[in-house]
Amino acid sequence: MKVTVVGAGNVGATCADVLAYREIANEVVLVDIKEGFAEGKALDIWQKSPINLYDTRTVGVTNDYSRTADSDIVVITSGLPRKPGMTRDDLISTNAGIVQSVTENVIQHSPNAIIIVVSNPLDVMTYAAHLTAKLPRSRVMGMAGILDTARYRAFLAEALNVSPKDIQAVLLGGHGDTMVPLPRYTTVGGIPVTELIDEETLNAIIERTKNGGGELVKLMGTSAWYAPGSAAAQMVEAIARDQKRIFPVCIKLEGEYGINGTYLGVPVVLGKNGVEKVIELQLNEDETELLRNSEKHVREVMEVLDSMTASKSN
Ligand SMILES: NC(=O)C1=CN([C@@H]2O[C@H](COP(=O)(O)OP(=O)(O)OC[C@H]3O[C@@H](n4cnc5c(N)ncnc54)[C@H](O)[C@@H]3O)[C@@H](O)[C@H]2O)C=CC1
Ligand SMILES: O=C([O-])CC(=O)C(=O)O
Repeated sequence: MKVTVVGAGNVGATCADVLAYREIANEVVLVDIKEGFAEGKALDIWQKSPINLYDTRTVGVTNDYSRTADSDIVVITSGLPRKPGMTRDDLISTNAGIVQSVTENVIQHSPNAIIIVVSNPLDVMTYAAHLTAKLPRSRVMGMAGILDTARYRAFLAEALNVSPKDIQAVLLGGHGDTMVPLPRYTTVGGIPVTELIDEETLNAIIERTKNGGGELVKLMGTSAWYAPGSAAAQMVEAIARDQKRIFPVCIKLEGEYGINGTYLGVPVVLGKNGVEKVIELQLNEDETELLRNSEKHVREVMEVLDSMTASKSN
């Protein structure tokens, strides 16, 4: 199993580190545009192998995609993170070009790879990568739902004073303020969460989850990386080990949930073929309205990308 991680910054290096110390891949190639940066990060992770006891080889390169050839899975984290006061959508003008050129390079050397996009704005960057890669939708997906549900589960674990391991949850929609957490599908050790927590506290946790990325940007002046890098590595693991795990993943919807052509987070089965199944939940009226609202927002940003692409080709 060979995995390439493009972007050796905070998220990319964290993802590469998890892939190495958990021996999810035999080889991890880190790529960055900054001279020597990926080489340094890869060397540092390799030098940790005798301490953390793993065999995964980590290799870093500056923009040399020949070294990524025949990767099974590619994680794209290249691009700017936001700063306080910015929305994820503000990153579109810089990150779209980066994600498209990186995808072109990746596909040229690894035409059979499965691509996991992390760069923001996530849903629209997944669209950008999919347009460029021209692969079936099952092989181009975005990471956000695992991170968003992890935040939700961590906040719930704290409020209920229970282990985060025992909290199961699913979440739909775009990666942003319009995401749709689903209390009806949240359980704690098999018990519906609504039996354990009052409505006001649950609503406050949902609001905090929606602003989870922004909370960290405010605290650190840049966005999060430990949970995002680990979330991307968990998707790689599900595919690499053919685990058939169920995660919320961003994918192009083709009629599911009555939505056609929009890239949104939905629960899927992840295995060796990428997204092996999209799971359709029976939503109630309120949940359907929230999902429509999230779709509308992502659509608008997809249209911004379309007009950027059109003006470039004119
Ligand atoms: N989907 C999600 O849930 C999350 C997404 N993100 C996004 O992930 C991206 C990366 O975030 P960080 O790692 O914190 O940023 P960072 O600034 O630490 O790292 C980004 C790296 O990309 C590199 N890069 C830029 N252009 C490149 C190119 N053309 N080819 C190769 N490398 C290139 C930069 O040199 C830099 O090292 C951001 O867009 C951020 O918004 C971050 C957290 C969660
Ligand atoms: O908030 C950001 O810009 C990064 C991100 O997507 C997250 O941490 O959820």
